[in-house]
Amino acid sequence: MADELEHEREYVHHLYGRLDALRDQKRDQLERVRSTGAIGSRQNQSERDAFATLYEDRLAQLDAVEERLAFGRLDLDQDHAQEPSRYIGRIGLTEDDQTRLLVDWRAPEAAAFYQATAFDRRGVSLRRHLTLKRRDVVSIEDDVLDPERALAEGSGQGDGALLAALNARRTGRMGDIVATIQAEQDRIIRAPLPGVLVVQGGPGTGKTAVALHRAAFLLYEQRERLRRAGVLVVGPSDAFLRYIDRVLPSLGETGVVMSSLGRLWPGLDAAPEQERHTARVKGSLRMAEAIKAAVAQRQRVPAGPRTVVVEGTKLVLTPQQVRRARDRARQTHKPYNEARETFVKILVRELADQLQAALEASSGGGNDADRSYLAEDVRTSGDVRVALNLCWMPMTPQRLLEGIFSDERILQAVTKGWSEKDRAALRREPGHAWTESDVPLLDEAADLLGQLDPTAGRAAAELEAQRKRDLENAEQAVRNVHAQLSEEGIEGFIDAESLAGYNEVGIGRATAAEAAAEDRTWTYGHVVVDEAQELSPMQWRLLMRRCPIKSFTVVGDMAQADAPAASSSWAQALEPFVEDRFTLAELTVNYRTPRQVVELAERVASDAGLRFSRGQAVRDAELETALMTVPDAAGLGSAVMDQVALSLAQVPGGLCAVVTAAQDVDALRAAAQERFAGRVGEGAGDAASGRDVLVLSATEAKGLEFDAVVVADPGAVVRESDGVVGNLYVALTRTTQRLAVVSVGQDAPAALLQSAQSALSVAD
Ligand SMILES: Nc1ncnc2c1ncn2[C@@H]1O[C@H](COP(=O)(O)OP(=O)(O)OP(=O)(O)O)[C@@H](O)[C@H]1O
Repeated sequence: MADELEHEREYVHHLYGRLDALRDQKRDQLERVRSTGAIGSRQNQSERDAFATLYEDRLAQLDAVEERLAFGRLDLDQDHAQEPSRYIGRIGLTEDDQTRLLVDWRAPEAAAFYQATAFDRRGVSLRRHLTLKRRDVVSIEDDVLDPERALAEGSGQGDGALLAALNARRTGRMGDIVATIQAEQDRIIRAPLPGVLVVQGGPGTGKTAVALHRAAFLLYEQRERLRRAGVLVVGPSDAFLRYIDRVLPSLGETGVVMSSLGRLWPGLDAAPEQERHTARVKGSLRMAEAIKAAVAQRQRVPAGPRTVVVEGTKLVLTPQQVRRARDRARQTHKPYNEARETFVKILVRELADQLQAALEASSGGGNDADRSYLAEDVRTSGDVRVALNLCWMPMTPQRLLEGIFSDERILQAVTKGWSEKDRAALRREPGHAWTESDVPLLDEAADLLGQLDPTAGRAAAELEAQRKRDLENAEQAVRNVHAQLSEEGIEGFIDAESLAGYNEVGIGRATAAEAAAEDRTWTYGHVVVDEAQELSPMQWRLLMRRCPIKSFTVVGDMAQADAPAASSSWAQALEPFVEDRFTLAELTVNYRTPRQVVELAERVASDAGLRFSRGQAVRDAELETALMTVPDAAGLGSAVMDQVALSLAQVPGGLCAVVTAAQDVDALRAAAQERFAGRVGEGAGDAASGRDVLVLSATEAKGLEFDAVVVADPGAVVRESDGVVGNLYVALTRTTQRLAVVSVGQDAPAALLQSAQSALSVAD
């Protein structure tokens, strides 16, 4: 075995040597391209930019794969391949003469590394896991799949690499799992692209990990199409996105747009909705109807004729004229503000006709005033503008919603048939900050209203025309570049679209991703939604607009849903958009939580009547779960902090989170600060800077994990969720090592936990 280790060391050393050489090469090439300066035709500049972009991309990718460059080796049966061993790593590497050194984990040739089993060997006789520390191989672990070889070498299956990854201390940032993807996960990661794929699985089954690796896989496999349109990853909160934001870059993918639900309206950072009932009402599909009604309500036909004065001449606007113009404008089927242009054009023309007739009559006929001057006089008349605005007001999404929320007349008109309680949930003062549940409403309104300013429309059209010219230019440049690159033997991809964007912006890099993040109307090639069980119907509508071809990877766990407007099943959530045309995949193994904790959480869930997906834990707990009760809330803080101290001692170097009801977060954080001072951190924590004590609500803890968790006052967690135990189930399943629960008094959740634990210990 020592010889084998030495052999792998040398091989991996050689791989890093090749990586360094490629980096040097790209740096030199980039330097040379940059030093040519901005000279030559637009075409020449495009070519130069294309090379620079490509070299930069490649260099960034080569830099991103420094850690654990290679992690696996496959030995194949002789009849399956000419190559005796195939090394698997983060990227593909070849020698100058094209000899393959390392296979990208996403390539079809790497699939067997994740899929091969003793029953279905796929031509693999041995799978070897390489563990690296910096650039050195420190250990190897073999799965010998060929029975003859197993007999000869006396070795079988090993889960060492997986268990080592699962037992490692958490850092506050999610890492990639590329070296240890399991077969059921791999099948989902590599599933074909079209349509909606839903991945349902209990806590810790790797849904987030799988979703992100799938995004990386799709970007590799469908590079051309997806680089152009972009991939959007949506998560519940900024803290969650920060937790996962290193995964894709570590897989060499940086061009993905990541957004929390509160940021899906460009430029807005919306606060969470505090009132559960308001969130429920705003998330329901009835809001789409109310917004539609509010838009229609902004078009009015006056009751009688209205006189307007243009340049001293009286003109008359009749209800019939307005109705006719409105009907013709509506027939364009354009959004409200854009159809308004047609409405205005028709009436300006008609009023200009009247003006011309009046001028002709007053001057005794034969007035030669230029027709276009008259139209301009009408268009710029304050009187006319007011009269037309009263009939069809130009409107922004913000003003439309403000109208609904704070103008009682509008509110009543658009919520006919609603209960007073639901209507009251919408009322608020003008100027109130936008909340997360307003975001899909703004988006819905924007969709119906369209572009506000007609000149903005024209400017956009001009910009689009220029963009098209740049694109043609860039396409030619890319063709030239690719021809030269293939001679140089360089792998990589630059698309004309992002190159054209590069020209347009001039500074920095305008990738499709950057452009997409700032543009509400951008349509993505694929959308990944995490913690998707929380989405309201209105949020689903927004996301569907972002990807009209409906190419989605949706991951979540219905049992963990707590958002007031969440759907109760995937079928219910997706039916309005794709009916039953979605594929459901399930993950069944819990990689995070020790068996004893999984059993306790599942017992609590089932005793409380929650429907959940069973997860099979891969590890046993090494530490006992502590359940305790304090008589009243006054004793909660110190009991919880004692448990935190115990956890930090029992799981040295680990992160410990207190998970509680939102209402108790501030008080418990203050208690933590008193006891642990500078160690108290934010979000998922940051082990590197010693911020290893966190205090979070169950909602904030969703999707995160910690080495130890202290659930404080489970009763309050359940009460805050209107008696549903979904959030308690989330809180109980955040730990990788140790769980403690401190209840206040003998409430129902405390009793539930105690009876679950005693039932389990009896069964033991
Ligand atoms: N194949 C694997 N190899 C190593 N670690 C894994 C593997 N699969 C999952 N994990 C780890 O298990 C933990 C849980 O994964 P993840 O957060 O993706 O689960 P989840 O299903 O999204 O959980 P939840 O529903 O609770 O949010 C993570 O630390 C992840 O890295």
